[in-house]
Amino acid sequence: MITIEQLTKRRGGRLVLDGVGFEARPGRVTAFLGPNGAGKSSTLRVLLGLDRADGGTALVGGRPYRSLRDPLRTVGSMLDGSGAHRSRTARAHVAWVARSNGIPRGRVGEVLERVGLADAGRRRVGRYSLGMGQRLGLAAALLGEPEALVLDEPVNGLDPEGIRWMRGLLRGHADAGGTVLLSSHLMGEVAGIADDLVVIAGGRIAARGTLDEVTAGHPSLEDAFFSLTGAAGPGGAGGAEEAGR
Ligand SMILES: Nc1ncnc2c1ncn2[C@@H]1O[C@H](COP(=O)(O)OP(=O)(O)OP(=O)(O)O)[C@@H](O)[C@H]1O
Repeated sequence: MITIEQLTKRRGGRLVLDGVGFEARPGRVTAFLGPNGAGKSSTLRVLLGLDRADGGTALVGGRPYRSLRDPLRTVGSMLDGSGAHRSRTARAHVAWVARSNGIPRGRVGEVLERVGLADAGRRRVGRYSLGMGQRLGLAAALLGEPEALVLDEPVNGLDPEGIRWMRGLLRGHADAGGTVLLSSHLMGEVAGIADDLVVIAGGRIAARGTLDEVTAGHPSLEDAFFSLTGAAGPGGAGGAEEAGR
């Protein structure tokens, strides 16, 4: 369970998060959607203890990330791809993450297998495609068998087959009772997977609810996104005012 309440964050005197609040619940895939610069990464960085908020709370399993005793066993995350050094092999990278978090070495092979990198595990990460890097990031996120997964733009760089695979994996995690929170700036990417949507624009929550609730009254998911975020869609600029702020 992820609970975010009244989060505010300033950068360079500018409010980039303005009272952000939402929940991501167990058994559900929650998509955190918004155009570039809307505040998705800023929110996730605070949630994962990488940045401090100026106000509000962001909790995983009822606790701030920094007070978790065993973070990797509570929440697995992927921000900015795998974070692995180019000269390392995938297996060495995952083994290092496991070792530094007290996770048995046997898990390394299991997670590489799980993300389809069993054969490529001995290759250097510098030779990986973008999609392989995403899979590697996910392998590290899965290491501690966490309840929650928090993934920033996880389908970036994946081909259609990779996107399908990622959807299946995240669906499986939620169906097994886990919490999945993923960010995206592309509506189409999440259409087939999200149960719940949280839409952010200009640092404020523009809409949240089930997929049906958020898209009600809009001809399509894409129309809903453009209308709620005020982003310029194929038909021109939408209006953010109806977003129910
Ligand atoms: N290190 C930083 N210093 C100053 N401003 C920043 C910094 N990081 C982000 N911002 C600003 O904060 C705002 C929110 O950025 P954020 O990265 O959270 O958006 P996002 O929704 O994740 O977008 P994207 O899809 O492009 O990653 C933007 O206006 C961005 O320019």
